[in-house]
Amino acid sequence: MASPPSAGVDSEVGRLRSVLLHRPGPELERLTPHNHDRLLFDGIPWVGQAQDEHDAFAAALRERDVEVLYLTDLLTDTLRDDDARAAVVDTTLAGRSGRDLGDAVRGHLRALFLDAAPEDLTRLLTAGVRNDEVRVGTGATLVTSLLAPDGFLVDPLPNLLFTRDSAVWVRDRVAVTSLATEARRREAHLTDLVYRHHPRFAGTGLLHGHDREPVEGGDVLLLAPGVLAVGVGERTTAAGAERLAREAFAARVATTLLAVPIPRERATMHLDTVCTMVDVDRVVMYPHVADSLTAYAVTEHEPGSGELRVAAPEPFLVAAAKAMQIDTLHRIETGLDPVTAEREQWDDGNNTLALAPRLAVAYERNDATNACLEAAGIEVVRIAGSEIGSGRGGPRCLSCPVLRDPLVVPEG
Ligand SMILES: NC(=[NH2+])NCCC[C@H](N)C(=O)O
Repeated sequence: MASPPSAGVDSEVGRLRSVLLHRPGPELERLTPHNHDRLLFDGIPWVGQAQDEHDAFAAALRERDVEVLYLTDLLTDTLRDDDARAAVVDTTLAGRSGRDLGDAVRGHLRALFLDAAPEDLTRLLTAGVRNDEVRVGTGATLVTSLLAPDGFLVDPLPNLLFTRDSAVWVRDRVAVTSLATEARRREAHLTDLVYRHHPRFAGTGLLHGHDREPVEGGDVLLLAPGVLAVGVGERTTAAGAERLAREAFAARVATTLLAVPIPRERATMHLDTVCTMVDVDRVVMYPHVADSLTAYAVTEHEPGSGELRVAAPEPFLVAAAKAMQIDTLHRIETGLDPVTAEREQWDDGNNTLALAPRLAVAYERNDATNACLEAAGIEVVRIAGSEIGSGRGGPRCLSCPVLRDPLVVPEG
């Protein structure tokens, strides 16, 4: 008998079986008043408390029989393989940030990385490398001499916490994304490495890739099997969504992609900051955008032709219901006054993680939104997020589902 699949996701709400998280670690200790904006955090989190909050989140998932995988564990396992190690050292030291290093520092870091034990290399890649932590030494290179002692040769990756964004499963494929901001680009090098080299994922077909047009996982919603909604705004570009459509169609993992323009603002950096699914036919949505959100349905002229057809825009809920082949995609009426709605949207009230239809994890702080969810019959698992939320992300952002039960049980 074939063993059950260990990975694959075809909806937002199928029973969650396995999820990839990143427990916040030393990379968060690198945030300072000078660099937090550039590194996309709104403040300086209290790291111990952030870890406790994250552990409580993981425990809530495990209590409901969800397997929790940690990115750094998978990465460390992966780095035991020499080819994987060589690959990540190359990608880390190449590109724009690599060019800033110059030959001497690059050579020094290459040796440091290649000699490090797997656990240490994981730490170097995630927490970054400060000028005063290397022994090239002031005076030995122009690059290290002109950089402040606490300047970074390799930036830390505090946003690894938001595992949602650097990869997204679409059925049995995983799309390694291409993160739009310089501060996050390297995160996808690490997910790419894990999915290519970790034995658990051997043979998995990859989509997209970190060198493609920008797509971030927070923008991608699997509305129903074969139907993707992709936010296009501050992060994911139209070209990114178009590329993903072509790839998903060619791989036969989707038949429709709804491109959904969203305001290019920090508060709405991803589609999942304004809308997430909590049931097979229900979403929770930020009221300020609910009536104005539109979608352009992208399909193929003929299946397999590779020729795209882009429909005229329609209201998002209308286009979504059509593509999902249901009568109505319902919006849970939060009925919040505009100020409460705006405050709770900012604190990721609409950013829920469904564990199954009508069962979702949400930040406890968003009292009004959670009360509306419960009034609508959604069971809410409340978690604390005062510190982990300072990077502006909620339960959905903090998690990358790796395995969910299929929404529609295949016949036969
Ligand atoms: N899926 C999400 N909404 N992720 C939130 C990511 C937050 C992160 N600080 C960023 O600016 O990129």
